[in-house]
Amino acid sequence: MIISPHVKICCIRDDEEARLAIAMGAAALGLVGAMPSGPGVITDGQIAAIAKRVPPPVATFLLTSETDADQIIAHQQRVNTNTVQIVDALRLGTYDQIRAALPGIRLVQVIHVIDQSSVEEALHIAPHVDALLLDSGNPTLAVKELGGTGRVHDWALSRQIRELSPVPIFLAGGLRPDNVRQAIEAVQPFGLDLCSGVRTNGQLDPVKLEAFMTQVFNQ
Ligand SMILES: O=C(O)c1ccccc1N[C@@H]1O[C@H](COP(=O)(O)O)[C@@H](O)[C@H]1O
Repeated sequence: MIISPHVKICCIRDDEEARLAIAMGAAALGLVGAMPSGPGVITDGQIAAIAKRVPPPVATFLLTSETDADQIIAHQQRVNTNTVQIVDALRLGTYDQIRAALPGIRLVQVIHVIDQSSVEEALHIAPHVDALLLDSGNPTLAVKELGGTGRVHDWALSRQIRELSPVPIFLAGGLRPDNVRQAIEAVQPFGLDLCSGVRTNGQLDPVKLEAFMTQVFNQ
C-alpha cells in the first residue's frame, strides 16, 4: 500500500491563498524570498505577515536563496517561519551553525536532481538536515534557476535518493493533477511540493488545487 504524502503548496502570495491551500488539505505553505528567477517571489514583509497568521500545525517554509549561513539565519529572523528551505548549495558556514542560531527551526535542503551526482550530493547532505526537497532547477545557469520551473526531472534518480536517505523526501518540480499519481507511485515520497501546477495566470486556482488533492488523497 502507498501512503498518501503530505502536500506543501508553494508560492503563497497572501492570506487568501494561504486559507485556500489549508482548507484544501495543505500541511505546509511555501513563502518565496528574493530569487534570481521564478514566479513566486514576495517581499520579506509579506512573508512575515502571512507566516504570523498561519495556524498550527501547518508548517511555514521560508524559501531562501542565501548561501552563507549568517545570511540564512538573518533571513529567517526577519520573517519568523518555522522552517527554512535552502534552495541553493550552502557555500559559507555549516548547517550546525544555522541550527545553533535557530533552535527549533526545521532545515530543508533543496537538491536539484540533474544526474547521478545529485544522488551522491543528496546523501552527503541528508544527515545534516530535517528533510530533502528534490526539485528540477539548474543552479549552473548564468541566471540561476532555483525552482518554480514547472518541469519534472528524472524520478528514477529521486526514487534512489528516497530509498537511501535517512531523512524524509519532498518531491517537487512540474507536479500537476494529471501527473501526480504517477509521481507518487514512482518515488513514494514523504511529501509533495508544487507551485505552477495549481495556478492560472499566477493565481492559486481552486479547481486545479481540488483536482490535485483528489489525486493525492482519494485514490
Ligand atoms: O517558485 C519560485 O518562484 C521559486 C523560485 C526559486 C526557487 C524555488 C521556487 N519555488 C519552488 O519550486 C518548486 C517547484 O515549482 P513548480 O511546481 O515546478 O512550479 C515549488 O514547489 C517551490 O518550492
